[in-house]
Amino acid sequence: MAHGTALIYDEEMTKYKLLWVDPACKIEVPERLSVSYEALVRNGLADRCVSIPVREATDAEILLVHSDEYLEAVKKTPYMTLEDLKEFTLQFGDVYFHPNIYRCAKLAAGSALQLVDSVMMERVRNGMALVRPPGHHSMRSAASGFCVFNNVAIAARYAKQKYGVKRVLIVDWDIHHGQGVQYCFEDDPRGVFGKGRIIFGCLKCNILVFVLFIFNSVLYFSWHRYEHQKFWPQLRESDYDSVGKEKGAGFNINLPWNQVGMENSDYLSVFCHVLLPVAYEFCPDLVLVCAGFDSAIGDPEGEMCATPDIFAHLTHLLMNLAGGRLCAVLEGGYNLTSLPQSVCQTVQTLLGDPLPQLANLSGPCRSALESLQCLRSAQKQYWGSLKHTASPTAANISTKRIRIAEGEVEEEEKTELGEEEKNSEEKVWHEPPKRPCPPIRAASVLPDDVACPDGCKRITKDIHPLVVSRLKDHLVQEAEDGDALATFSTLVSLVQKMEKNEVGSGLALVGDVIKAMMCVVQHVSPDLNRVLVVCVGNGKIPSHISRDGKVLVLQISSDASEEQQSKHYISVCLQKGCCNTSGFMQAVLGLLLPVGYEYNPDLVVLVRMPDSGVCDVVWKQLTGLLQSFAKGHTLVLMQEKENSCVGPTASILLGDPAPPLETLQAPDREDVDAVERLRRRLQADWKLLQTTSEYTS
Ligand SMILES: CC(O)(O)CCCCCNCCCN
Ligand SMILES: [Zn+2]
Repeated sequence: MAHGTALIYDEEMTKYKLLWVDPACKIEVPERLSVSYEALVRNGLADRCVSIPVREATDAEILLVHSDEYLEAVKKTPYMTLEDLKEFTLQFGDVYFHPNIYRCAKLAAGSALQLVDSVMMERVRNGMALVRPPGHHSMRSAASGFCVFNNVAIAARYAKQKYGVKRVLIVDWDIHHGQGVQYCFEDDPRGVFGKGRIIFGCLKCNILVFVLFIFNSVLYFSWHRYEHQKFWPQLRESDYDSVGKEKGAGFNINLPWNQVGMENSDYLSVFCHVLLPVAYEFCPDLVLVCAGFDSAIGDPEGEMCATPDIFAHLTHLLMNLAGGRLCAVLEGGYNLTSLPQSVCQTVQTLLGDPLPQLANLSGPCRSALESLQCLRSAQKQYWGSLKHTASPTAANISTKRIRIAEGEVEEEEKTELGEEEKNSEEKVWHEPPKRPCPPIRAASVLPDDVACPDGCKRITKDIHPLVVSRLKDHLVQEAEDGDALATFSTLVSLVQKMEKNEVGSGLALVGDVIKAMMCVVQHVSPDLNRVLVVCVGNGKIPSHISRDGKVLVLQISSDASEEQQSKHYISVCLQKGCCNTSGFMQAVLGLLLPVGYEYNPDLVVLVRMPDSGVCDVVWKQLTGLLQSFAKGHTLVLMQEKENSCVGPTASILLGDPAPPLETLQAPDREDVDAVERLRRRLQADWKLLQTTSEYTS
């Protein structure tokens, strides 16, 4: 298991800048890179990373994406006069050249390749490259949008060629559409078989099983400010209906933001309801991130309102893919305050530090819901997890681009205001909270004969008289069982240690998981406002514990709970319970994550019911994803006889990435329907469950 986070930076890449007046390019300044690196140093993050040297990309590597004539032309720029440079620049859009930009562009591309090497050779687990010039707009024979060589596209091709990586996921959270990446891969021959889609018609049960054999492919996901094609680069092919061509269909995913002001809730709902379900189904071997931070609040380009700590969560949600192999390469980001904060949030998560809690999330706004729904329905024929998406009715989808094209709506002037006209009100936001690592990362409460996993700290059982007396009131029959009492009071003191951040997370083998959970829930201190209880497997959970909203119970099992479902008592009934991986993951990504984010608990209790049937990799994925909440304070309760689960659970709580699931097949129809029904019913209470706009008031 690879450990460590690479950081690639060299000040040489600050040594070029705009040499003439050009309002479109003046925001792309060298300080973007230096303030980001200095913030990492100041916050003690740079020292914790493995420093990997930069190198220049070779011609051959650049030619993986760009044409020979383009490379030859760029090679001439170091020797050009100022006038020649201006002349040369004119053939491209919103980009500038400089005598040193060719060298820096080779270093930027080379940095991305160094990052791929470090991760693929397992010198590190993941990493970030702080580079200039950015890359995702540059095309085969053209520079564009401050970009000269397409750093991430070159890295994807390089990974496939040198390491035989079959499936690469590129996530582009920069606020501009990386059209250069889209062009590069949309007609990418998908390997020998292309995306072989083999359909087994099983006549007798009359169910078509779409089995996607995915070969050698690059899946590109980008969200971007679009405003119905009014925002740069104003391309028709940046809209949600560009899904990739022929065999590449389904491998290009565009989420257009048709309004500014998008917030954390909008970003998370797109991750939960589109990107993550598709990414898990795709099952990449490597994740590359076009890490642009102009999607953060305060940025003059994006004009969005998502706060820097959102990138801690976006990064974490991707770290459970591809066995944690994640390479983040800087693209945009022009606010010299939110950019370094966002870079620090990203690197701190790559290092495995606890995540910040995201406060007062609500639902996605109407415009985001429209984009979300359009995208899901445009992609549903390619992805099993989206197969049962409701198709947008004309009524509730006002894709203004279409109406503008059909002349219904008069052309509005370009939305992009000049720098001076931009709404002058300065955005303000809180500095992201500190994310201190607790002295004990993971603690365990185990029977004496069960070994404590490496890295875990065993909490010896002790009996607190105060706790015991209170326990006795509730658990009469245990009163006589000294051992149970000792275990329960030890669990309560463990949770108290979590509240004080002395302990990160805990795991315990107990005689009765439900009783243990009840005891913990009833004895958490009053200043723990909300407890999320996730129960995996069948078994009766007393519903009265969730009455006052202080506890939210979400159970995934195979027995339909006759219990009245309520806002805080959610029971997901799956055909095959926890055995069917894709059904289970659909419930986790489409229900548990959104509800968990909105509920924003201070403690998570993960209960593995006896004979849950959940398989190891899914259990580890779930445990990893639950670290998103409560600053990572998760208490895992398992039945005494399940000793074999202790090691795997501990490895995740200690920060190891969950192993990748296999490429997921489409979930069973019944499971999708069950999750969809439940989502529809609960979205009135939990707005982050919404995926269609007809429900917004
Ligand atoms: C890497 C990147 O995506 O951030 C580059 C963005 C280029 C924007 C070009 N238009 C700028 C107009 C200035 N108001
Ligand atoms: Zn950008």
